[in-house]
Amino acid sequence: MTDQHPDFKLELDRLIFTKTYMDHLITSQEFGQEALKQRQEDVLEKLDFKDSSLRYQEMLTHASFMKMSRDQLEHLKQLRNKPYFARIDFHRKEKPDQEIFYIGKVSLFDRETQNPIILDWRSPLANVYYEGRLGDVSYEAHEGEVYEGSVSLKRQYQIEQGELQSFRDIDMTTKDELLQDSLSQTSENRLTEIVSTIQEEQNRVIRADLRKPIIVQGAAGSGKTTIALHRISYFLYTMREIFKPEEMLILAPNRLFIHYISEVLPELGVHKAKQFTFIDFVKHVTGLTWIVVTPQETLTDAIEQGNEELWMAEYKGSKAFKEVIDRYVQIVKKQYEVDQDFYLAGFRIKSGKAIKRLFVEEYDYFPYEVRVQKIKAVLQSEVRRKKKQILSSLAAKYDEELDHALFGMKDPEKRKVRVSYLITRKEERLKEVKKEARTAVAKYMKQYPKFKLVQLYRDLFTEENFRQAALHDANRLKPLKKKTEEYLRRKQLQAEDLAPLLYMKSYLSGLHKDDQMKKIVIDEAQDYSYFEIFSLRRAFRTDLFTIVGDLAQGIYRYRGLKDWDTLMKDVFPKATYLTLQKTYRTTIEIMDAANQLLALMPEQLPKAEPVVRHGEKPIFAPLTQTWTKYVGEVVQELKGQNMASFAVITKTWKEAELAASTLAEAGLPFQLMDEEQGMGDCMVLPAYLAKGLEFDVVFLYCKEHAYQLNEMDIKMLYVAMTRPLHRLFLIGENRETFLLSKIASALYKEASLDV
Ligand SMILES: Nc1ncnc2c1ncn2[C@@H]1O[C@H](COP(=O)(O)OP(=O)(O)OP(=O)(O)O)[C@@H](O)[C@H]1O
Repeated sequence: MTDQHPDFKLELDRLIFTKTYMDHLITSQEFGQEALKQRQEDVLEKLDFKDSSLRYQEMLTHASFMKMSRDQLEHLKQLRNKPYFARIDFHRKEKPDQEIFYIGKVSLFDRETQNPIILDWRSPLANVYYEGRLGDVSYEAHEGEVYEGSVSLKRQYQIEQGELQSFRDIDMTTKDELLQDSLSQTSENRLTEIVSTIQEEQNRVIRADLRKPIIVQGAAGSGKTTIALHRISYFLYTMREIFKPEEMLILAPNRLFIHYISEVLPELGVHKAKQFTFIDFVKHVTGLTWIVVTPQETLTDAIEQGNEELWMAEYKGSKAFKEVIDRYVQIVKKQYEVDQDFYLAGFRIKSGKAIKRLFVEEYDYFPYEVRVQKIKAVLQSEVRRKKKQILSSLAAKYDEELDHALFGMKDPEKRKVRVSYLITRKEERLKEVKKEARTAVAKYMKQYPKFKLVQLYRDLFTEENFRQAALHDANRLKPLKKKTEEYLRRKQLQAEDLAPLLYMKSYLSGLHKDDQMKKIVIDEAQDYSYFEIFSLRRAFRTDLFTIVGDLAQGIYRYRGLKDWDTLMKDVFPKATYLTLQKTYRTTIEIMDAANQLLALMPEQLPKAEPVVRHGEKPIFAPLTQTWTKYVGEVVQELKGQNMASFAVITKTWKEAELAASTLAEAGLPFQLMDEEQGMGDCMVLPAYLAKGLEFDVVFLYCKEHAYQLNEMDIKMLYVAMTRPLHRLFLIGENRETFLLSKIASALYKEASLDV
């Protein structure tokens, strides 16, 4: 028992002190230092640790606090109930004594001594806690300096509502009980922060070189989403001087997923990061309002009625199509290569050659329209500079002619006419030049084309352009050209048209500065096409990408990534590549069954290793008329075991609708998923929308659209089977509906729905 532990009193005092310190801080922020002083004595009177630690008392008495922002204050208030979750006893080599550090979600420093009362989990020293070793360790400080030392104790705390429940020491042999506890809890329909139980391989991903892109292949439930969000939090902490949260972009697979992650973001201090789906993001930056046919819709069509157009979507996401667009943007670029000399009042201000060189070479880094603006600015400044010269040389020319007339012409009549003509002409001419100076640049700039993005894309599909851009593929791609033209005529786009649009925009105008993100996280990256990722990289012109995904869950294989190598070779040659093999979401029993599907996939991915948590085997139940009754009873029973979230997952949207209406008729509170509404407790949804989500209990339901032995279906089934935290039920016509002949019969049980 913790309360008999020799350190119990010490730990209790420490917690009380920390909370009191935080209360002081909160009071000083809310009511000012004066109010704090008045309360001080009163509080000190009542403190438990008064006798045991004079130091605590002193620290409180002398504490003076800096002003905090409203956000910081709110955060502090939330953290008061759980100020820290771990402690390390660390002896740094060059220091005389060992020091004790308490690790929490944010740091708290004693202003007088600069000693940390709580050490931020993202601080360099806290890395020592996550690296999983007692004894000699080293860590790298922000400045790159490496410190050596030794860790003699790692202690984890369970603190609820500000009360110390228990604590335990960890070493290499003991299991991480805090992790076990945390995993056996039921889901509240959302992701939580896991700072207290981050595992070593996950820590490596979070702290991998922040200046390099990172690609993570992680098994289902290995914490990819969670870890990617923690990496942003770590990034913002470490680079807080340079980057702002608003400059971070999280690209999520669907809007439901954005709802799902939204609650964990404030806890990690990254709620100001922008969150979009790829489609919404491209629509946002291009201002497009057209209807976009999503990959889900294309996939649904393919599943439900067979879709011969999949190859077109695939092509549009491919490297080959990127190259078509590359050629096309060169054709477009040609139209910007204006090479007319620029004149003012008959004087050549800048040669056409020089102007073209500005566009082609000097401003090569910028998008075309920006180059044009820059050329405009150059011409304007040249005009400003040269106008005076021109005016004075013109004036001089007329003055000279006047002199000639005045002093060289003998006939007074003729001289008078000539002089008067020259004076008027001089005035007129100077006026003309001044006027021309005001309009010359604008007139010259008219030679540059003005393109509307979608129109430009449309023009790609004109005979001539398409032939020039698609080269030898032009004939083969005729059906693609025809289909796309049909879509465009209807003011519709396929999701696969967005990458070329974003890519072209990056050449044409670039992104608006408010959309210029500095760090990008892509979740479920396996579903992105080559061209989508390439276009993002081109549009942001940064290498700071965190890309997480699982090829085993690549259900949009027709368009998505087939391996990570191509990405590393072509898009992110400097990327760090890491894998996450352990899975935390589900039980050993469920993962063992799901793992058998991995063997059927072409990628030859290693099996996911579930962390030790046992549960019931998956249950197969043959579908009968009474299946809803069965579901109702199971839900009832499992709710009694504190399970809170339930999902019926189908293969298709149609089947989800069918299941939802049958469940509703049976009076069960299951709701058909709605992307805008967010998550409910009991949901019905197709597998492709369940990606990334998790539920305590999952029923796979399959009536008409059985899973087939093809790659897409196997992956879809794998996604569906890896959603539950605790229990999995498979309800279908027969075992083959779920490809169970491919799963060892010892790994699942069979139930009868009629009992
Ligand atoms: N170190 C950890 N401590 C506690 N819980 C963890 C840890 N790592 C992951 N989890 C939990 O495991 C579950 C799966 O995490 P997450 O959804 O991030 O995985 P994922 O790899 O994105 O999964 P998928 O690819 O299947 O969608 C979540 O409930 C998460 O909170």
